[in-house]
Amino acid sequence: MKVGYLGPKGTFTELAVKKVFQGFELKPYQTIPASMDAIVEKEVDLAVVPIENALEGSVNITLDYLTQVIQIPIIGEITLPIKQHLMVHPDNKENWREVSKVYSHSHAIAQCHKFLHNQLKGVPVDSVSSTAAAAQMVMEQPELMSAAIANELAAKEYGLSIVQRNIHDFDYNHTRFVVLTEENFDFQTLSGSSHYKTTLMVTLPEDDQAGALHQVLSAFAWRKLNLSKIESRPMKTGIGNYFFIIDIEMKLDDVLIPGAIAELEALGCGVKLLGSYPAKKVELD
Ligand SMILES: O=C(O)C(=O)C[C@]1(C(=O)O)C=C[C@@H](O)C=C1
Repeated sequence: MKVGYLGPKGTFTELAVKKVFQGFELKPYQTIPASMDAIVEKEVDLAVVPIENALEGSVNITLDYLTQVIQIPIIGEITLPIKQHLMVHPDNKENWREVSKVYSHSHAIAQCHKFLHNQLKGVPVDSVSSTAAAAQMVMEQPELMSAAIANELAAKEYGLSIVQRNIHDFDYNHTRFVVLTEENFDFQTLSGSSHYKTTLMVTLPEDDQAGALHQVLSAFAWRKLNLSKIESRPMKTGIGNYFFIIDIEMKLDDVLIPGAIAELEALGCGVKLLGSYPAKKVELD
Protein backbone atom coordinates (compact mmCIF):
# COMPACT_ATOMS: atom_id res chain seq x y z
CA MET A 1 0.00 0.00 0.00
CA LYS A 2 1.20 3.50 -0.82
CA VAL A 3 1.13 6.42 1.63
CA GLY A 4 1.22 10.01 0.34
CA TYR A 5 2.38 12.78 2.67
CA LEU A 6 3.52 16.41 2.82
CA GLY A 7 7.11 16.26 1.59
CA PRO A 8 9.79 16.59 0.36
CA LYS A 9 11.93 14.14 2.35
CA GLY A 10 12.64 15.39 5.86
CA THR A 11 9.34 17.03 6.87
CA PHE A 12 7.76 16.54 10.27
CA THR A 13 4.96 14.78 8.39
CA GLU A 14 7.50 12.23 7.14
CA LEU A 15 8.72 11.69 10.72
CA ALA A 16 5.12 11.02 11.81
CA VAL A 17 4.48 8.68 8.85
CA LYS A 18 7.66 6.67 9.42
CA LYS A 19 6.77 6.11 13.08
CA VAL A 20 3.60 4.25 12.15
CA PHE A 21 3.74 3.14 8.51
CA GLN A 22 6.83 0.94 8.66
CA GLY A 23 7.35 -1.18 5.54
CA PHE A 24 4.87 0.86 3.46
CA GLU A 25 5.79 2.57 0.20
CA LEU A 26 5.96 6.34 0.89
CA LYS A 27 5.32 9.08 -1.68
CA PRO A 28 6.07 12.75 -0.84
CA TYR A 29 3.98 15.60 -2.30
CA GLN A 30 4.91 19.28 -2.33
CA THR A 31 1.71 20.62 -0.73
CA ILE A 32 -1.05 19.51 1.63
CA PRO A 33 -3.81 19.65 -1.06
CA ALA A 34 -1.60 17.67 -3.48
CA SER A 35 -1.14 14.96 -0.81
CA MET A 36 -4.92 14.66 -0.46
CA ASP A 37 -5.64 14.87 -4.22
CA ALA A 38 -3.31 11.89 -4.67
CA ILE A 39 -5.95 9.68 -3.00
CA VAL A 40 -8.70 10.90 -5.34
CA GLU A 41 -6.39 10.38 -8.32
CA LYS A 42 -5.61 6.86 -7.03
CA GLU A 43 -1.85 7.52 -6.91
CA VAL A 44 -1.78 6.51 -3.23
CA ASP A 45 -4.05 4.53 -0.89
CA LEU A 46 -3.63 6.72 2.18
CA ALA A 47 -2.45 10.26 2.90
CA VAL A 48 -1.03 11.85 6.06
CA VAL A 49 -1.23 15.64 6.55
CA PRO A 50 -0.81 18.00 9.55
CA ILE A 51 -4.03 19.32 11.11
CA GLU A 52 -3.17 21.06 14.41
CA ASN A 53 -0.16 22.33 16.33
CA ALA A 54 -0.14 22.92 20.07
CA LEU A 55 1.43 26.40 19.73
CA GLU A 56 -0.02 27.70 16.48
CA GLY A 57 -3.45 26.02 16.33
CA SER A 58 -5.17 24.54 13.30
CA VAL A 59 -3.61 24.01 9.90
CA ASN A 60 -6.39 25.83 8.09
CA ILE A 61 -5.61 24.55 4.60
CA THR A 62 -6.09 20.97 5.84
CA LEU A 63 -9.41 21.77 7.55
CA ASP A 64 -10.75 23.73 4.59
CA TYR A 65 -9.67 21.23 1.95
CA LEU A 66 -11.11 18.35 3.96
CA THR A 67 -14.45 20.03 4.57
CA GLN A 68 -15.01 22.10 1.43
CA VAL A 69 -13.08 20.49 -1.43
CA ILE A 70 -12.72 16.72 -1.07
CA GLN A 71 -14.54 14.14 1.01
CA ILE A 72 -12.10 11.59 2.38
CA PRO A 73 -12.72 10.03 5.80
CA ILE A 74 -10.25 10.51 8.65
CA ILE A 75 -9.27 7.00 9.79
CA GLY A 76 -6.44 7.80 12.18
CA GLU A 77 -4.46 10.43 14.05
CA ILE A 78 -0.75 10.60 14.88
CA THR A 79 0.59 13.11 17.43
CA LEU A 80 4.32 13.86 17.27
CA PRO A 81 6.59 16.07 19.45
CA ILE A 82 8.00 18.96 17.38
CA LYS A 83 11.57 20.22 17.86
CA GLN A 84 12.63 23.11 15.64
CA HIS A 85 16.29 23.83 14.88
CA LEU A 86 18.02 26.64 12.98
CA MET A 87 20.30 25.27 10.24
CA VAL A 88 22.60 26.75 7.61
CA HIS A 89 24.87 25.55 4.80
CA PRO A 90 28.11 24.16 6.36
CA ASP A 91 30.05 27.00 4.62
CA ASN A 92 28.10 29.52 6.74
CA LYS A 93 28.30 27.68 10.04
CA GLU A 94 30.65 30.14 11.79
CA ASN A 95 28.81 33.33 10.76
CA TRP A 96 25.20 32.19 11.04
CA ARG A 97 24.25 35.39 12.88
CA GLU A 98 24.82 37.25 9.61
CA VAL A 99 22.23 35.30 7.60
CA SER A 100 20.25 37.42 5.13
CA LYS A 101 17.03 35.39 5.14
CA VAL A 102 15.24 32.65 7.07
CA TYR A 103 12.99 30.12 5.33
CA SER A 104 10.43 27.75 6.83
CA HIS A 105 6.81 26.60 6.90
CA SER A 106 4.44 29.27 8.29
CA HIS A 107 3.58 27.12 11.32
CA ALA A 108 7.25 26.55 12.15
CA ILE A 109 7.97 30.30 11.81
CA ALA A 110 5.11 31.07 14.23
CA GLN A 111 6.44 28.46 16.69
CA CYS A 112 9.81 30.29 16.80
CA HIS A 113 8.56 33.88 16.81
CA LYS A 114 10.37 34.90 20.04
CA PHE A 115 13.65 33.34 18.92
CA LEU A 116 13.54 35.14 15.56
CA HIS A 117 12.63 38.43 17.21
CA ASN A 118 15.39 38.21 19.82
CA GLN A 119 18.22 36.51 17.91
CA LEU A 120 17.71 37.48 14.26
CA LYS A 121 15.89 40.79 14.56
CA GLY A 122 15.17 42.44 11.21
CA VAL A 123 16.18 39.41 9.13
CA PRO A 124 13.43 38.76 6.52
CA VAL A 125 11.53 35.51 7.05
CA ASP A 126 9.92 33.73 4.09
CA SER A 127 7.25 31.09 4.33
CA VAL A 128 7.59 28.07 2.00
CA SER A 129 5.60 24.85 1.49
CA SER A 130 7.31 22.86 4.27
CA THR A 131 10.26 22.94 6.67
CA ALA A 132 12.09 20.37 4.51
CA ALA A 133 11.53 22.47 1.36
CA ALA A 134 13.19 25.33 3.29
CA ALA A 135 16.18 23.12 4.16
CA GLN A 136 16.50 22.04 0.52
CA MET A 137 16.53 25.69 -0.64
CA VAL A 138 19.23 26.62 1.87
CA MET A 139 21.42 23.74 0.69
CA GLU A 140 21.04 24.69 -2.97
CA GLN A 141 22.05 28.37 -2.50
CA PRO A 142 25.03 28.68 -0.09
CA GLU A 143 25.94 32.09 -1.56
CA LEU A 144 22.61 33.56 -0.33
CA MET A 145 23.66 33.04 3.32
CA SER A 146 20.18 31.87 4.29
CA ALA A 147 18.95 29.69 7.16
CA ALA A 148 16.11 27.21 7.54
CA ILE A 149 13.97 26.26 10.51
CA ALA A 150 13.46 22.51 10.26
CA ASN A 151 14.08 19.22 12.06
CA GLU A 152 17.10 17.01 12.56
CA LEU A 153 16.07 14.61 9.77
CA ALA A 154 16.02 17.51 7.26
CA ALA A 155 19.48 18.68 8.42
CA LYS A 156 20.82 15.18 7.74
CA GLU A 157 18.92 14.73 4.48
CA TYR A 158 20.19 18.02 2.98
CA GLY A 159 23.63 18.13 4.64
CA LEU A 160 23.03 21.31 6.68
CA SER A 161 24.66 22.29 9.99
CA ILE A 162 22.40 22.88 12.98
CA VAL A 163 23.58 26.10 14.65
CA GLN A 164 20.82 26.58 17.27
CA ARG A 165 18.78 23.72 18.72
CA ASN A 166 15.24 23.71 20.11
CA ILE A 167 14.37 27.26 19.08
CA HIS A 168 10.58 26.81 19.45
CA ASP A 169 9.24 29.32 21.97
CA PHE A 170 7.46 26.86 24.28
CA ASP A 171 8.67 23.42 25.41
CA TYR A 172 5.37 21.66 24.84
CA ASN A 173 5.29 21.65 21.04
CA HIS A 174 3.32 18.84 19.42
CA THR A 175 1.54 18.48 16.07
CA ARG A 176 -1.43 16.27 15.23
CA PHE A 177 -1.52 14.64 11.81
CA VAL A 178 -4.56 12.95 10.28
CA VAL A 179 -4.54 9.75 8.26
CA LEU A 180 -7.00 9.77 5.36
CA THR A 181 -8.24 7.01 3.09
CA GLU A 182 -11.32 5.91 1.17
CA GLU A 183 -10.40 2.28 1.78
CA ASN A 184 -11.32 0.00 4.63
CA PHE A 185 -8.03 0.22 6.54
CA ASP A 186 -7.41 -1.10 10.07
CA PHE A 187 -5.46 1.77 11.69
CA GLN A 188 -6.20 0.37 15.15
CA THR A 189 -4.17 -2.80 14.57
CA LEU A 190 -1.36 -0.90 12.83
CA SER A 191 -1.04 1.82 15.48
CA GLY A 192 -1.91 -0.30 18.50
CA SER A 193 -3.96 2.56 19.91
CA SER A 194 -7.38 2.06 21.40
CA HIS A 195 -7.94 5.72 22.26
CA TYR A 196 -10.60 6.99 19.83
CA LYS A 197 -11.86 10.35 18.62
CA THR A 198 -14.83 11.29 16.47
CA THR A 199 -14.83 14.45 14.34
CA LEU A 200 -18.00 16.20 13.17
CA MET A 201 -18.57 19.19 10.90
CA VAL A 202 -21.58 21.21 12.08
CA THR A 203 -23.32 24.06 10.27
CA LEU A 204 -25.84 26.21 12.15
CA PRO A 205 -29.43 26.76 10.95
CA GLU A 206 -29.62 29.39 8.19
CA ASP A 207 -31.98 31.70 10.07
CA ASP A 208 -29.69 33.40 12.57
CA GLN A 209 -30.99 32.29 15.99
CA ALA A 210 -29.85 33.56 19.39
CA GLY A 211 -28.07 30.84 21.36
CA ALA A 212 -27.71 28.44 18.39
CA LEU A 213 -24.14 27.47 19.32
CA HIS A 214 -25.15 27.13 22.97
CA GLN A 215 -27.82 24.60 21.89
CA VAL A 216 -25.25 22.68 19.84
CA LEU A 217 -22.91 22.44 22.81
CA SER A 218 -25.77 21.40 25.10
CA ALA A 219 -26.46 18.34 22.92
CA PHE A 220 -22.95 17.11 23.80
CA ALA A 221 -22.87 18.44 27.38
CA TRP A 222 -25.91 16.66 28.84
CA ARG A 223 -24.76 13.37 27.26
CA LYS A 224 -21.38 13.92 28.98
CA LEU A 225 -19.61 13.70 25.60
CA ASN A 226 -16.18 15.21 26.22
CA LEU A 227 -15.05 17.58 23.45
CA SER A 228 -11.30 17.99 22.89
CA LYS A 229 -11.59 20.70 20.23
CA ILE A 230 -14.05 23.09 18.69
CA GLU A 231 -12.88 25.20 15.79
CA SER A 232 -14.83 27.70 13.71
CA ARG A 233 -13.99 28.18 10.03
CA PRO A 234 -15.53 30.60 7.56
CA MET A 235 -18.18 29.15 5.20
CA LYS A 236 -16.70 31.53 2.57
CA THR A 237 -20.21 32.76 1.73
CA GLY A 238 -20.20 36.03 3.68
CA ILE A 239 -18.74 37.74 6.73
CA GLY A 240 -19.99 36.16 9.94
CA ASN A 241 -20.91 32.83 8.28
CA TYR A 242 -19.04 30.07 10.07
CA PHE A 243 -19.20 26.31 10.48
CA PHE A 244 -17.71 24.28 13.33
CA ILE A 245 -15.40 21.31 13.50
CA ILE A 246 -15.91 19.39 16.71
CA ASP A 247 -13.70 16.61 18.09
CA ILE A 248 -15.35 14.21 20.57
CA GLU A 249 -13.14 12.09 22.83
CA MET A 250 -14.95 8.86 22.03
CA LYS A 251 -15.50 6.21 19.35
CA LEU A 252 -18.72 6.48 17.35
CA ASP A 253 -21.18 4.39 19.37
CA ASP A 254 -24.77 3.26 18.76
CA VAL A 255 -26.46 5.60 21.21
CA LEU A 256 -24.76 8.77 22.47
CA ILE A 257 -23.14 10.29 19.37
CA PRO A 258 -26.00 9.28 17.02
CA GLY A 259 -28.38 10.80 19.61
CA ALA A 260 -26.44 14.07 19.65
CA ILE A 261 -26.37 14.17 15.84
CA ALA A 262 -30.15 13.57 15.67
CA GLU A 263 -30.72 16.36 18.20
CA LEU A 264 -28.56 18.79 16.20
CA GLU A 265 -30.42 17.90 13.00
CA ALA A 266 -33.74 18.46 14.76
CA LEU A 267 -32.47 21.95 15.65
CA GLY A 268 -31.90 22.63 11.94
CA CYS A 269 -28.12 22.11 11.98
CA GLY A 270 -26.26 20.30 9.20
CA VAL A 271 -24.00 17.51 10.54
CA LYS A 272 -21.34 15.58 8.66
CA LEU A 273 -19.23 12.80 10.17
CA LEU A 274 -15.59 13.38 9.12
CA GLY A 275 -14.34 10.25 10.87
CA SER A 276 -14.17 8.11 14.01
CA TYR A 277 -10.61 6.92 14.45
CA PRO A 278 -7.84 5.71 16.80
CA ALA A 279 -5.44 8.44 17.96
CA LYS A 280 -1.80 7.40 18.40
CA LYS A 281 0.88 9.39 20.28
CA VAL A 282 4.45 8.72 19.10
CA GLU A 283 7.81 9.89 20.49
CA LEU A 284 10.94 11.13 18.74
CA ASP A 285 13.99 8.81 18.74
O1 LIG B 1 6.78 21.51 7.19
C1 LIG B 1 6.76 20.41 7.75
O2 LIG B 1 7.76 19.79 8.07
C2 LIG B 1 5.45 19.83 8.05
O3 LIG B 1 5.35 18.63 8.20
C3 LIG B 1 4.29 20.78 8.24
C4 LIG B 1 4.13 21.26 9.67
C5 LIG B 1 2.75 21.99 9.84
O4 LIG B 1 1.98 22.13 8.91
O5 LIG B 1 2.47 22.42 10.98
C6 LIG B 1 4.10 20.10 10.59
C7 LIG B 1 4.60 20.18 11.84
C8 LIG B 1 5.19 21.42 12.39
O6 LIG B 1 4.18 22.00 13.18
C9 LIG B 1 5.58 22.38 11.32
C10 LIG B 1 5.16 22.23 10.05
